[in-house]
Amino acid sequence: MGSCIHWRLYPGLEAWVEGLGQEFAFRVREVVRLQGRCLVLLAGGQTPVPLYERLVGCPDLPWENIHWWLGDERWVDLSDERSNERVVRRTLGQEKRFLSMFHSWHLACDPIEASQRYAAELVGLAGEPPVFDQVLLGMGVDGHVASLFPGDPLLEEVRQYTGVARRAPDGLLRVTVTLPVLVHARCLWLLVRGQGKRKTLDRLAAGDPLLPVSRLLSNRTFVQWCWT
Ligand SMILES: O=C1O[C@H](COP(=O)(O)O)[C@@H](O)[C@H](O)[C@H]1O
Repeated sequence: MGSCIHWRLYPGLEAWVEGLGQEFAFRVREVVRLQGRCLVLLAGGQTPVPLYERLVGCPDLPWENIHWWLGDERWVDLSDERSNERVVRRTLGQEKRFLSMFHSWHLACDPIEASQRYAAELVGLAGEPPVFDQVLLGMGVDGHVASLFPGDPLLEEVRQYTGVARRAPDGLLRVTVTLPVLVHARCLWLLVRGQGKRKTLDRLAAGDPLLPVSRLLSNRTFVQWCWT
């Protein structure tokens, strides 16, 4: 299956944050109006930080009805700067209603157990396979998405919804959702910023099968690509 990419090219960071923030908030409100709740999977990393800061200031987001999850987490203490959860707590967490609806990966001391518990929570709330209404996803220079890195056998996973990633270049263990979760999302936003990722985009356009993002795109029909 090939992907239909809706390219959204923004002239700068401000336009990127504003355009994306408005449309994401609008869609979340619509989902809540129609279904009573919205399930959102957040991206880690630095790219989405300005967007998260923008969303905190959004008065008409129906915070009580949004369940927030995180696509991946570095297996470090929450006090560690490298923790993705620490970043979302520092940004979106300024809104207290976010914290009461946020699902943390830190459910056990052991990453394998934490990953299994996260998957159970996912299935409990989002069904089997879990279906997210909105997925925000970043992309690394090496084309990784969530913590699915080039060459990791976890990329081949088709039955488990989460797993422990062992191929990150920083050597850290990660916990992450797998491709089946990303493939089934109702709406998936790829958030990419900076010329540093231009070459990755060229490799993607050339159909490089080694890029995890290529694997994702070849398995889903529609992606919103938000670039500046
Ligand atoms: O390792 C990670 O990297 C990607 C991209 O991060 P960014 O800082 O370049 O935006 C991110 O999407 C992922 O969640 C994170 O764990």
